[in-house]
Amino acid sequence: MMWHRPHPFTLGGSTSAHLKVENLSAGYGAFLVLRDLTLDIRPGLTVVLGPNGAGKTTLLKALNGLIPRGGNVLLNGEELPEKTHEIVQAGMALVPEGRQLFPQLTVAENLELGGWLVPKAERPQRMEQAFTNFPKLRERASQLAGTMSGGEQQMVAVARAMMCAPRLLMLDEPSLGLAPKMVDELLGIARRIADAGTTVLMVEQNVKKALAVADRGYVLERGNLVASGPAKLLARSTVIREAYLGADKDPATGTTNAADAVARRKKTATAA
Ligand SMILES: Nc1ncnc2c1ncn2[C@@H]1O[C@H](COP(=O)(O)OP(=O)(O)OP(=O)(O)O)[C@@H](O)[C@H]1O
Repeated sequence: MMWHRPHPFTLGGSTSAHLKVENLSAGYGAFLVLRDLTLDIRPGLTVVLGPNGAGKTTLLKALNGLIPRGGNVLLNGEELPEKTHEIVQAGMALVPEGRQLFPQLTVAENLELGGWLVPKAERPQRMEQAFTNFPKLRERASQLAGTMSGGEQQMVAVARAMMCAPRLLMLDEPSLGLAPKMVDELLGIARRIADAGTTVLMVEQNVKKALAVADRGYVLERGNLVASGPAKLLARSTVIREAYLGADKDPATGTTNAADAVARRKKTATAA
């Protein structure tokens, strides 16, 4: 396993989290996307896979208090609060889809905002830690975030979330729109954060690469769990191979278009 490998991340005393999600329901108004979803997110790196519209982002939004949820969510045995700032205080941070940085602010200012819940006296130390963990950002500390490349911006978004030293970090499609080399770098960062003791829950469309760095995975389709297990086994499973890997790879981007793959799989199943 990878945690024997040395890693450059230092996190300032945070402890890993175990998140138990039981019979979770969540959606938008009367439209329930997730019903009775049960997941066990243990220390390490867990990836949630599935086609567009499966409910992956909805899951992260519900766990981050951005939309109401039903069911039980326990963080290290304690019920997760409902409000976002209380969830952050309890030790869970989200890097949302699309990063949502402040483009007119510098890298350093974006990081400072990530530390809004950290006592003022501790912030310089957290900032120093962020720059140690992400040396590329130190060189860019005074650059406006909006002028950075997609991969660099994603790195700022991850570093910003790490400013509050979360016990559990949620990443929503960190590799979206990035060149293959940056995808590898970002997924490598997610792995190192997990190795350094922060539990990572990551939503990804880049199935093959995500399973290569993850410990465990869950596969959602239309809000339902269709497969789960150790990442290595999932990568070899028929469901994953047929729906997401192999011939379904987009030759232009090297990524797997899961939505098309599932649609094709369903067509084939109907035709048979
Ligand atoms: N704000 C919203 N209001 C109403 N419905 C929404 C809203 N956001 C998402 N949905 C719907 O909820 C369902 C699940 O969407 P969600 O974004 O969770 O999927 P996803 O698995 O993250 O897909 P993607 O990879 O496209 O982000 C979809 O049918 C979507 O249209």
